[in-house]
Amino acid sequence: MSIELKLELERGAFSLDVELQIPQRGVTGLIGPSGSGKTTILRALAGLDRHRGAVVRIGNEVWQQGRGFVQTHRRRLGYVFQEPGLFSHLSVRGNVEYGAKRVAEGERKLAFDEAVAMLGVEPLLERNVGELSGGERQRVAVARALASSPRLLLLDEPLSALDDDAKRGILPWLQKLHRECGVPMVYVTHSVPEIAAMADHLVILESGRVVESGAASALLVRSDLTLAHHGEAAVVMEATVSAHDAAYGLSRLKSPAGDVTVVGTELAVGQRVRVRIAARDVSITRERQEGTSILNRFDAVVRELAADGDAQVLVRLETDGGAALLARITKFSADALGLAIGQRVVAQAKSVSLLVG
Ligand SMILES: Nc1ncnc2c1ncn2[C@@H]1O[C@H](COP(=O)(O)OP(=O)(O)OP(=O)(O)O)[C@@H](O)[C@H]1O
Repeated sequence: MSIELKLELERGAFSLDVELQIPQRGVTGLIGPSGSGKTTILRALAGLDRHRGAVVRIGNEVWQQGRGFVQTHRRRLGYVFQEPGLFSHLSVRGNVEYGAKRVAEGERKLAFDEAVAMLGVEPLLERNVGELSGGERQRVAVARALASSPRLLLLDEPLSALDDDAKRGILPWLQKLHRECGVPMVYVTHSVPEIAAMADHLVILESGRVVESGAASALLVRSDLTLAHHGEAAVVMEATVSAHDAAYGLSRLKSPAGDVTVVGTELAVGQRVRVRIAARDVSITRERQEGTSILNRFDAVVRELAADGDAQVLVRLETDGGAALLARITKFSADALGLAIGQRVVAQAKSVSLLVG
């Protein structure tokens, strides 16, 4: 099942011409520079703007085609904007209840309590909206959207108005949502780390056109796209906690790249998580080195070498487990190692972060 959008429009110097087909599950990240048309696409999906000739379908439901147009309030959407837009005269409870009341009881898929628990807003329920931090407000906004049992959740740069600390605070909640709620989401952002943390599928936009659309894991490592050259470029993969080493406070995980060790033992054995390995944290050696403090090492083959600025090289590796890894190293080191396509090497990851905890 998929979500489809066909949209062509002109607005002065800006023109948009897109034909999208995205999965009706998981998170689709919509990324592109300012003015590339991301919000325009979300608004068309939501039915907030009615563009002539547009087609919007979700699964086997038609939201817009020809003269047919389903009004926004009948599309059963959750929409979360940059600014949370909560009702300031209502408490947190009142705001989330408002979301729940938007849907008839028979159609309610997510109970009020579930929406509240999923975003961890129980302790805030009796507070006034004015007494919340920016991050808390945004969590309440997502809980309110979720309480309306949406068929689709649209998130338009939900973290962009927050400072870095608040962003770090809310991302784990959004990831939990991603894992547990089962509502498809379209997530607009400029941020590569947010995309890496959240998206299963990715649509890259530029000047009103789709540059690429596909699995996030594949697009994040494509050296011909700008994402891989971003300072925060990273690969993200699913992993399962396989064992704890209580004596050293470590957990071992099975990932497509091979076994991974992370600090902390809070995660239950068997739990599925996502791990992120940043390109700048991966170094390359020709052989397995003894006497290193680095715990995570993967046997791999060099698949691609691409210039990354004047002094650096982006190396795409394929581990023996079949997973892609990115390493950003200096040109100097690449030459010193004599790196070539097809060469067997060892990738050492200085740090592996857990995205879902
Ligand atoms: N109501 C409007 N009237 C005229 N032009 C508009 C209107 N809304 C947006 N635009 C123009 O349409 C283009 C796409 O805007 P859109 O908001 O979709 O971009 P965006 O990718 O979401 O940008 P940002 O990341 O800055 O939010 C821009 O050139 C913008 O100036």
